[in-house]
Amino acid sequence: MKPAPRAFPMTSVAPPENPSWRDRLLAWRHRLIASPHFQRFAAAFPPTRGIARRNARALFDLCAGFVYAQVLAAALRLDLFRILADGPMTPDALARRLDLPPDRALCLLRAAASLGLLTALRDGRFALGDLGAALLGNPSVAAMVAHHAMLYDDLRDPVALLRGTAAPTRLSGYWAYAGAPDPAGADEAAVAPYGALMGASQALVARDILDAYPLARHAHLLDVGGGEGAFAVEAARSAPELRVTLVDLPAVAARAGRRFAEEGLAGRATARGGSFHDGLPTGADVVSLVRVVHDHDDAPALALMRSARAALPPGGTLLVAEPMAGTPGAEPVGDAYFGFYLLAMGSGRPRKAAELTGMLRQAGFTQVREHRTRRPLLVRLLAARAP
Ligand SMILES: CC(C)=CCC/C(C)=C/CC/C(C)=C/C=C/C(C)=C/C=C/C=C(C)/C=C/C=C(C)/C=C/C=C(C)/C=C/CC(C)(C)O
Ligand SMILES: C[S@@+](CC[C@H](N)C(=O)[O-])C[C@H]1O[C@@H](n2cnc3c(N)ncnc32)[C@H](O)[C@@H]1O
Repeated sequence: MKPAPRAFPMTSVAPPENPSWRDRLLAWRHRLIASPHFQRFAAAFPPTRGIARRNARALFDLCAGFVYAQVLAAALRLDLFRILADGPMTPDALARRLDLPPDRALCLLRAAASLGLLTALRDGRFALGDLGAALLGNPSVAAMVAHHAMLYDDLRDPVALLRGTAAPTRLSGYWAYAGAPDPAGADEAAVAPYGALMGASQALVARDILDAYPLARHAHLLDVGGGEGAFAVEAARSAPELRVTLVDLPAVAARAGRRFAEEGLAGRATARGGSFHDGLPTGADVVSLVRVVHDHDDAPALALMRSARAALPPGGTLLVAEPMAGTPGAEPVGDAYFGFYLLAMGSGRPRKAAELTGMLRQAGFTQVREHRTRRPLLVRLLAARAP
């Protein structure tokens, strides 16, 4: 009988001719961990039992991540957390509110409780868990979870994506500027969905940036790729004397201009439409690139930093704020999530703070300094001074 094909073909690679003692030690460790015999032994042996269980759980969570994400997606679609915001409920009452058969409702409730989204009370009722309660305060996370349907479609064949042989992705169409030859030509219908998503998710980052780097010390902010103005509005509110100019693609800038007028900021906030690849207006003493640099490959990202340098007066400041690769304690956020997200989008990559610092120096900035943000997994901040 023909053997079944391996789901993950193993390629054998000849070992290096003179491995170092470190490589040999590592190879021995890996052979040991890979051995089912050792795995069984380690799971029973008291000194290694804890490590073995933690590793098994970590590997299981990697296998099951999509399932956990779909439990969250179902709970959000059914509005479960808002329903429970008023207090604990019995499974039967919840089944009626969610319009689910009682056994299916219980399946969801138990799954959500196992993930910390809900708490199963001793009397059989279900209440919000700490994570479910935190979601209530971050409604934009729900929008991101719904948006992930598109990302997961694109990740269906991750190897094709890595090899560049995948069909055009949904995310590259969603982000109308990604790899577009004429991004400035994008119309309102093309930019509105991502503009709204970015605007909503600014709630997760704007205050953290402004708390880490208060803008009251500056006179005029130029927010480059500022989207529909959510960060600019928050910046203007935080510093009542600050003037703000926002640059984005014409269709996006038009939406930002309307937002400034609605917020009563038309007197000190202006939106300018155009491509930032064609240079930046002068006059500001601080330029911000919020969640913009990681969208772009190295050459255009460096060119953008050079344009910011050219637009600033001596002593002016460039702020680069985005999630970064290699963030201690949040490595998978930058390297796995944003790494694959941007791959699916078809442009850019997450960079380490040190890489961005190197690029900023190359672009002519000095004194690059990181300002600590509250939640570095969501956004980190570099401030670079123009000499
Ligand atoms: C009260 C008592 C007694 C004890 C309390 C115990 C305690 C201290 C509990 C802590 C509770 C607490 C304050 C929790 C707070 C939780 C928070 C703030 C959670 C925030 C979660 C944020 C998430 C999950 C954010 C997700 C963001 C995503 C997925 C962003 C995606 C961004 C994308 C895709 C951006 C795309 C832009 C592009 C294209 C890359 O440029
Ligand atoms: C990921 S969004 C970030 C928006 C906003 N800074 C925020 O953090 O919510 C990237 C922004 O860059 C803008 N953008 C992309 N390419 C551009 C270009 N060539 N010229 C001007 N803006 C551009 C997009 O329209 C979008 O608003």
